[in-house]
Amino acid sequence: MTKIRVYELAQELNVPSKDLIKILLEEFSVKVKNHMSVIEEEDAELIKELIGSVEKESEVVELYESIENENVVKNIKKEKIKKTDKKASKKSGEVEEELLEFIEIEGTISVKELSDKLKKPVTEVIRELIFVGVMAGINQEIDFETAEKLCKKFDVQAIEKEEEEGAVEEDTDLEEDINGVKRSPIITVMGHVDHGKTSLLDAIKQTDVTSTEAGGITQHIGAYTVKVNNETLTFLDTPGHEAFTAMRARGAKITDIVILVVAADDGIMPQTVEAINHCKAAEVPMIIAINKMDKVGANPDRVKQELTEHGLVAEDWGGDVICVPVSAHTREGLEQLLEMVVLSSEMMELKADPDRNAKGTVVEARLDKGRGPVATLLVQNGTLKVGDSIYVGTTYGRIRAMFNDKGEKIKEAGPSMPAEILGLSDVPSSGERFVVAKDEKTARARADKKAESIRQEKFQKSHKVSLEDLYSQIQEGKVKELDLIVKADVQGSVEAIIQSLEKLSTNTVKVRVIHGAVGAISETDITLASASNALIIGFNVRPTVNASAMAEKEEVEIKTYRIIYDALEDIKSAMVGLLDPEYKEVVLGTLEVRETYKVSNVGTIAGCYVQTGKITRNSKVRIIRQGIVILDTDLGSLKRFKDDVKEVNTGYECGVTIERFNDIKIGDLIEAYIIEEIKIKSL
Ligand SMILES: Nc1nc2c(ncn2[C@@H]2O[C@H](COP(=O)(O)OP(=O)(O)OP(=O)(O)O)[C@@H](O)[C@H]2O)c(=O)[nH]1
Repeated sequence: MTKIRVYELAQELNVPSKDLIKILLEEFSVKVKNHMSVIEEEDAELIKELIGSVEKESEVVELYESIENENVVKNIKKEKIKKTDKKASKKSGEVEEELLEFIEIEGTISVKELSDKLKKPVTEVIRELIFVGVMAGINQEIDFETAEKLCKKFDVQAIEKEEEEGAVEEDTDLEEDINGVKRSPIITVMGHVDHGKTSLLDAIKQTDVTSTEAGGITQHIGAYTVKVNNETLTFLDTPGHEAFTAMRARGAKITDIVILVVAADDGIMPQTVEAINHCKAAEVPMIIAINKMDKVGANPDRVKQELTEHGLVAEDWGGDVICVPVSAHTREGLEQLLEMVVLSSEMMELKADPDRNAKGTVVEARLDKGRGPVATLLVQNGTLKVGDSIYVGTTYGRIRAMFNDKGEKIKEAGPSMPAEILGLSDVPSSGERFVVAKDEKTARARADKKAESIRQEKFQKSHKVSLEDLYSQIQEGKVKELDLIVKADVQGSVEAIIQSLEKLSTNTVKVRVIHGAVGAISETDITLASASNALIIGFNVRPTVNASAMAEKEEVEIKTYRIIYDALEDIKSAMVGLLDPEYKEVVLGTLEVRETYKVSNVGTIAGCYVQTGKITRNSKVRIIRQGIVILDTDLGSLKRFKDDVKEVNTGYECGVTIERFNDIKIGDLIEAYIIEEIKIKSL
């Protein structure tokens, strides 16, 4: 026997739950709250032995009497008599009068609802309420405590209904519904700027005859469906890996297949590499569309060659990556591309159950002047219907109206279908999950609960990986793979660093560089790091101002180095729990150089504006030109107007000189930092 609920045991023993609760509390000291409470196996066995084995009614009564609880005995007798009476009355066709023992109340209850539950006239309930000091109208909601007092007057026990089990877990299970039926694939198009993402999406839209028919013009709702030989494909109309990864950072896994667009005349470019790495990190399969095949200079073989450098080998070159040469302009290869998408999705056996309550993800949302919050939802499982109450993060509402991607009013949307909905209380964020609740009250309660948990989360910060506590995370088995993003000033460094870092892998921890590229640390890098729980390592590069702010918000750790050896040592030490730096670098602020003046005997004075933080007289400084650190040195002087000052804060201008450096230029950034001593951790 496993655990059992009070009411189950009561049924088994043929006694009222209410009495069983009393016995459990008073005689067996088993802590139970209501009929839904769980009883441990041992206790249940003992009680069954004592009560369950007693067959005859007289013996049951005797047993209870021996427990010396008069009320219980009375109730048991009453119950037994009631049952016998019921049997008799049923036989004779008499109307049975039910004796109410308890009613369940979830949260608050209206006076009308309460009178229905109590089977008493509303007037009587209102009158009794006055006696407990509450003046309430028929539709007024009263809280549990008041309802409980009132119930006592009617000799009925009020039981506070606990939240339904499973209601919260609804949020999480978005994985394939193995018992479901086939669903359409959801596709995202990615690629380098100008390689033809938008053109290709437009060309695909035109493939669907239904959308080009009169009145059937595709509306921009963030996602749309295309019919290809009786198969429906759903496209997310937010091309680009930034949006894709931003959604993933919020925990949304929507995309089944990525079409990676590479221009045949341009080949693999930095954003193509980013897109490849974002897809790999998300473990989403890619189909390569080699676009612009109509152009002179189109060279698909060069694209395939370059793909191999990123671990992607085309099928006709012996690999498993599907490459389709296409032209968004001439529509060459388009049909074949879509066929490949259909084929791949069939192999993936994507399934969903249309008979369930819907759940899915917000694709985009906005506030419409006339219609209020408008959101495009993508149903990932179940069927979404007009009238459904849903909750999305901290927002909730009842769906007033739904539209498809052709702007037509619809009543329901099944799996993989996008729908624009009206009726939410607020504008949700894209990437947030939505779940259908049993009614609006529940939806609201869930949204409130989410808001509460967000408030709490702010106190207990989420656990992002950081070098300082890497060892303890490894020990606890939380980190088995250390994911890194590497940004450096030159390509040669990127490759060297990736190789050296990956060699640090041990039996317990695998070091994996999920993205490596040249250039400043960007917001996209932060998004990828946040979504993949990765650390960012920078060599002679710095994050942009926006990236810094975002890293702080997302709690992504950025480590910057000038020498590869230092980075390797740091990570190696962190992995074995020996990272005990004695000094720590603290960045104070950033300054933008707006003017330069040459002064004889002094050198170049940079007229600066403090963008973030502050600069102090004892700061060390780094000169950053176009995201690359060109110098790391000491501050020469710090002045406001003609006076030397100790510090200058955000929003103020100042004049600085850099120790032994006169080549400062307008547009350079100066990063001010200090080296702070920190206590050595004991091992
Ligand atoms: N010749 C030719 N030109 C194309 C083709 N596809 C796109 N182009 C052109 O390439 C340029 C960029 O196309 P877009 O579709 O805007 O590219 P994109 O990748 O969406 O660009 P962003 O949205 O800026 O990232 C446009 O001038 C298109 O007309 C093609 O198949 N053949």
